[in-house]
Amino acid sequence: MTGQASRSLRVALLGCGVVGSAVARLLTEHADDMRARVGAPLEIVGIAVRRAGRDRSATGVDAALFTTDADDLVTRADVVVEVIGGIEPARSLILRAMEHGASVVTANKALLAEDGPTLYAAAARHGVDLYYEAAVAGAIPLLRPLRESLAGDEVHQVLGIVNGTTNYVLDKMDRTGASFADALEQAQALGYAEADPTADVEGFDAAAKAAILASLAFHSRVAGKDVHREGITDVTAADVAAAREMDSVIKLLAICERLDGGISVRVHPAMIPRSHPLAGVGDAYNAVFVEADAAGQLMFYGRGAGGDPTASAVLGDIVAVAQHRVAGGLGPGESSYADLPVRPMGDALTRYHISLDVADRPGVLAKVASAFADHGVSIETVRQRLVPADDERPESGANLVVVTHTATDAALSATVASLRDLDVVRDVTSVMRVEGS
Ligand SMILES: NC(=O)c1ccc[n+]([C@@H]2O[C@H](COP(=O)([O-])OP(=O)(O)OC[C@H]3O[C@@H](n4cnc5c(N)ncnc54)[C@H](O)[C@@H]3O)[C@@H](O)[C@H]2O)c1
Ligand SMILES: N[C@@H](CCO)C(=O)O
Ligand code: NA
Repeated sequence: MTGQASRSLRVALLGCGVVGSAVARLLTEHADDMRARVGAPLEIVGIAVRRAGRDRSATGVDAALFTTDADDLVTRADVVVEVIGGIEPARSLILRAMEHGASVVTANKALLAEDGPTLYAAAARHGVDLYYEAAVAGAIPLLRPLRESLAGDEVHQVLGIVNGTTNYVLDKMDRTGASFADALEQAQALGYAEADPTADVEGFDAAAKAAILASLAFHSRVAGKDVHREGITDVTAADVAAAREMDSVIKLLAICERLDGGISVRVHPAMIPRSHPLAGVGDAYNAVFVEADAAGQLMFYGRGAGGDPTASAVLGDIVAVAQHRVAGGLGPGESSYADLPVRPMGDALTRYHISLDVADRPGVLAKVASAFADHGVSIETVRQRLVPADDERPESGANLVVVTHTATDAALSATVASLRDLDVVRDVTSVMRVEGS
């Protein structure tokens, strides 16, 4: 492919939704700069859509370029940009594009987390590039730093907020007292949420991103199904109130870290102190910490969702793979040589914040404390507040808030199960992991 600077590079776009329409518009608006940066003009040869005949004039693209025949389109391009989403037909179209010699740029974390190795293998077989910066943390340059800039270092931990929708929802709930449903509706209207918001609120989107991050950071194969996943649908008003009392906020975190010769990869809500840099990440912003052996701590922050921010990352990838076409050569392929095993969630090291309604009787604290001791869990702080009797509860009681030291998740969750069984515990009102302190 070397020496083709004079001929234009054919770009095919699959999908013209939130991201696709922004890519089409920006490619058109910045055509001259793109040509200068790539060393050849980029020519949009077609945009595959599901339904023909819609008004897509805002993209500035010639209406004749829209087609419903994606199978044909992928055979006549040098660069195929997949922004349909989902597993099929995205996977088949990407594989067909590669078979026909096209490099692929995709924003599809669901597909990469489910079947990334198949895509990498096809890219290697056909001598084409596979780039996907937009798949994790939208506009934020994060995958290229992991894949290239940190390729000589040893990453210990990747920790961050990688789902804009849930961050928007949790932030709105914390700051304005909005209900979960209202905040989610606003996130959808702004184009942050996936078509089916289950993927966002149940943590599937963040888990897919965690799988991609862990694979790159630890040179191993981690699939979405390997990631321990808890979403935000069980985060209650009591949890939010408990976090407030601790001067903390609740965030949905993706955590990838080395653990006992393997790795821990997990997504779950956690309390973090308001003083922690991640606590100040509001709206649909994403932020990711990376800790590496020689580099130390790095932090990446920016827009993780939305049409234009995501399109920015897609365009950067288009320029990269197009430059390779012009100059010859390829970007990095899959690196999974370390083959580190993913440890079960029970082995993960974390801390719990537990809020309990207990009876106000002698010996209650001792029984509660022994439930922790029985599982080898050390208590960091205990706070007790009396709850006077009222119409609903004729007996007075106490609210106990216990924050533990670090222990395995298995020991901590077994402790919570034991607490629920204690006769002196009337209710376990909130259980939340504590990170970042
Ligand atoms: N929206 C974001 O903020 C964001 C951010 C990062 C990554 N992504 C990823 O980008 C991809 C696209 O997301 P989106 O938000 O633009 O979704 P979207 O639902 O707005 O757009 C997808 C488009 O693909 C079209 N489509 C579906 N099947 C098709 C087919 N067979 N042929 C042609 N077109 C077809 C749909 O009609 C729709 O217009 C997904 O993989 C998503 O995970 C989105
Ligand atoms: N739905 C995703 C889009 C970006 O991947 C989010 O809210 O972060
Ligand atoms: Na990114």
